[in-house]
Amino acid sequence: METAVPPIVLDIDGTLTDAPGRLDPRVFDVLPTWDAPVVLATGKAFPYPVSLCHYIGIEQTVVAENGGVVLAAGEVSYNADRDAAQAAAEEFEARGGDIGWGEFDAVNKWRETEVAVNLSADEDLLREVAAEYDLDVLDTGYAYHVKTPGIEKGDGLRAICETLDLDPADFVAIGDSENDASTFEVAGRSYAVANADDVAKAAADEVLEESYMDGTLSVLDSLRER
Ligand SMILES: O=C(O)COP(=O)(O)O
Ligand SMILES: [Mg+2]
Repeated sequence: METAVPPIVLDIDGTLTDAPGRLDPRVFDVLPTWDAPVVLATGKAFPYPVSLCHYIGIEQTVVAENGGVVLAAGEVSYNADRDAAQAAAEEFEARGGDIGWGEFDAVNKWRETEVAVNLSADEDLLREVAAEYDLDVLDTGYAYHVKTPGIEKGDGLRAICETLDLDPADFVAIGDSENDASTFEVAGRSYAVANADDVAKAAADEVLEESYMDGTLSVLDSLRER
């Protein structure tokens, strides 16, 4: 007899996407039919994972902005505010830095608790300014995130588990970058896809042989076949 699948917590960029960040269409098959809670935990601004859940057709159970915003069972919590990150971003630009998203900045327009900066930006200058404002800079491989220290995706997963009366130790986590290390610590079992950065690989229980959605599906398929 097959055992029930576990709840899962999935990073988006680099884990459910290809290298440039395009969603892998196989998520439309595997996630709506997953017979346990699915949490999307991302660095993306809050509306992105909410819309992704909507269009995939799954419950909106989301950690966004690296833990800054959490949504479960219709309850939303904000665990940081954007003001300090915004001030640092403005200082970065005053010193000649470029946030790098062009005229219309959809990356930050609806971001409530941090500021994300294009990887083309001057990293040394960004880190220097962020440090002056006592902020962290996370490099996800898709953007630099200027954020409040101590607020992480893993905290969001814990909060969701309290809301939904789940045990984080039952969760299987999959991710690709340093912003997933906290999720890996909170979840019971964790996997880094082959394209993951060194921090994620070191934090994961297991590093997968396959990259991106191929890696993610290898875990989900084997969980289904148990
Ligand atoms: O927004 C990013 O920079 C990365 O997003 P992710 O956490 O879903 O990989
Ligand atoms: Mg990622």
